[in-house]
Amino acid sequence: MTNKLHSTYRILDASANRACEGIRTTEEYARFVLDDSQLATDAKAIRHGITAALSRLPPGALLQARDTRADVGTTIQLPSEYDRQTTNDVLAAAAARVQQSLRVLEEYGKTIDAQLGQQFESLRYQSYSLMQNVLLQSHCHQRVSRINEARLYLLIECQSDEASTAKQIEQLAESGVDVFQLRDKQATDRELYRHATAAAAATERTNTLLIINDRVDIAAATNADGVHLGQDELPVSAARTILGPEKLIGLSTHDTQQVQQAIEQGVSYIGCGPTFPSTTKSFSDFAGTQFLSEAAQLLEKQPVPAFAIGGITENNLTDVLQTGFERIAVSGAISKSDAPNETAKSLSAQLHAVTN
Ligand SMILES: Cc1ncc(COP(=O)(O)OP(=O)(O)O)c(N)n1
Ligand SMILES: Cc1nc(C(=O)O)sc1CCOP(=O)(O)O
Ligand SMILES: [Mg+2]
Repeated sequence: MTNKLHSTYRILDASANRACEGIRTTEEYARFVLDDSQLATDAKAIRHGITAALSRLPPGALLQARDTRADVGTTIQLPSEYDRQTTNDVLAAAAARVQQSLRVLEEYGKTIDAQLGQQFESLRYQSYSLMQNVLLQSHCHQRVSRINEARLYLLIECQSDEASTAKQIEQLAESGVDVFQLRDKQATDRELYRHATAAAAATERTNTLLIINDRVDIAAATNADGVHLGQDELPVSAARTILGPEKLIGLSTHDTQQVQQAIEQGVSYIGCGPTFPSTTKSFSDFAGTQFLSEAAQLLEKQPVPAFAIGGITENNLTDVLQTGFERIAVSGAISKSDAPNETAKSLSAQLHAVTN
């Protein structure tokens, strides 16, 4: 074997190992984090594709060329290699590793034979779409787990400018708000779009969720996590067609029949109310705590995250909690409070005290 060929085999061997490790890491994420057997199978097929491509080389050539002790690269380490806070950091690092190593396999593979290069090129494209699908599913999965874990949901309006809307979110997220809904019936489309864009960046920074009230188009056009619909707005199925599978869809419900229908329509969460007279919106009828108790019973057998809404404050929260609800959506209690951050902290603490 010439020195040049020996070096090329060493590169192919190291890169194939890196690519397979990265794909294996992705495969485990698909299997154990996403519980998605199709994505796990797709990942496995790419790993097998790499082995099949390498079988074009003389048997044992890569193993013979392997010389780990003489590999100067094994001692080069960067601090970023150890910086993995979440399973998503692991996934992002694996995706980068797979794509880089498949590119290396493709380029050096071409020097051995053109078909080998082509096989790796095709595997690189397959890995792009695998990673895209896994990342998409991972976003979706994160949203679903965040709305499940959420306890305090706040309806906000656009502030004087986008930076103020973002600042409000950042401060209140710090104080325990888990989900923000941008609900502004006065704003122009352009204003709503701009504030939603700034709000989405703020919720991303604070690991909270952003839902847009009523406007499926604004939810689709921005990085918002989803939309909240009322009974007279676009049907859930139509909103799903526009938003695709990865965004959340919330629906208002005012009686148990609507709760049952919402569950059957596959909504991501429901709002249940109005519970008490509100300072934000006027109602002629109140579903009250009786409805919350009935809804809580229904949801025990068919769990969907449900937020009690309508006139809920620190003073009547215990009445809500007694119905079995452990999540609330509020507006006035926080927005009209003299000390919004303190109120948010107190509501959040009371809600978490129930579930902990
Ligand atoms: C969480 C949550 N629940 C209920 C509502 C009310 O929605 P809707 O009935 O569409 O009324 P408007 O908010 O559009 O006036 C909500 N916004 N959020
Ligand atoms: C917008 C809205 N929808 C409700 C429903 O029951 O569907 S109650 C409500 C008002 C929520 O604000 P506050 O916390 O200030 O009462
Ligand atoms: Mg509405």
